[in-house]
Amino acid sequence: AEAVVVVDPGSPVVPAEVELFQALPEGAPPPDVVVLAVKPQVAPAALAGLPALVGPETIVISIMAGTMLAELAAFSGDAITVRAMPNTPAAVGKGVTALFANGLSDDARVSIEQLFARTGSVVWLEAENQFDAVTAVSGSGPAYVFRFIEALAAAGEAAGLPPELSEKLARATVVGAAALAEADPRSPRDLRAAVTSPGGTTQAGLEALDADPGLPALVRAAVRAAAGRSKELAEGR
Ligand SMILES: NC(=O)C1=CN([C@@H]2O[C@H](COP(=O)(O)OP(=O)(O)OC[C@H]3O[C@@H](n4cnc5c(N)ncnc54)[C@H](O)[C@@H]3O)[C@@H](O)[C@H]2O)C=CC1
Ligand SMILES: O=C(O)[C@@H]1CCC=N1
Repeated sequence: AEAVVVVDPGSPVVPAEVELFQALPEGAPPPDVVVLAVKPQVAPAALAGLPALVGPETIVISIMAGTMLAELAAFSGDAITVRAMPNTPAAVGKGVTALFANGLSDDARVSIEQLFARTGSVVWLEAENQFDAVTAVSGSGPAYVFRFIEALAAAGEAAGLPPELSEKLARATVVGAAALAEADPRSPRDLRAAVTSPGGTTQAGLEALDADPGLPALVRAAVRAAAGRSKELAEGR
């Protein structure tokens, strides 16, 4: 891009080459791409000036959880409108972004894909209603993994390790397991089996992890709750 500007009345930290505006600039030429990243609840007030700013070639990409394309039309004037659900590992090029739009030209599709490919991998959804589940899995998912690191560190402490050592081990274990899951083509199930010696320590640990209600049931409940909240946001609650 020739220039990247951020519009935020708060005081976000932005790179030196990025210009920061307190409010949408008036009378500026139409931007190529606009990314909407405010909370859905403040969107109506924050984006009131957007239709006047964009042109028919502008691509407006919303990352707002639960805001439907039909609602975005009110904010995006003549622009091409796209919904995206990225996640925070994008900050280190390891994100995954789900995208959806109606009737995009091939050119627009390619430039949107290239934009998000800079932050990690990209998937196109088949239907907009997949966003609730996608948001619950990959949008919120990094927080579940960080929660797991916290829990593993706390459990190590409870088992007698000094806090710093336990956190170091827990963090490095999740980082290492994630890197292995990325590099090794085996399924997560097979990777798990490779750690689990019959009758050994891992098997004992996994049996406790899966005991009632068990990790799969807990994770299912978490995804159901997050997807439910995404639906509520879509209904303006
Ligand atoms: N945090 C995450 O992992 C993800 C968040 N999202 C979506 O991104 C959006 C923002 O979420 P967060 O970054 O977590 O929230 P946040 O609260 O960290 O960021 C919101 C930003 O909007 C700014 N803001 C408030 N009023 C504004 C206005 N009138 N004009 C311009 N900027 C304004 C705030 O100063 C703040 O910097 C939400 O819609 C969320 O659904 C989507 C994918 C992942
Ligand atoms: O918590 C949220 O609502 C946003 C959407 C996905 C991740 N964070």
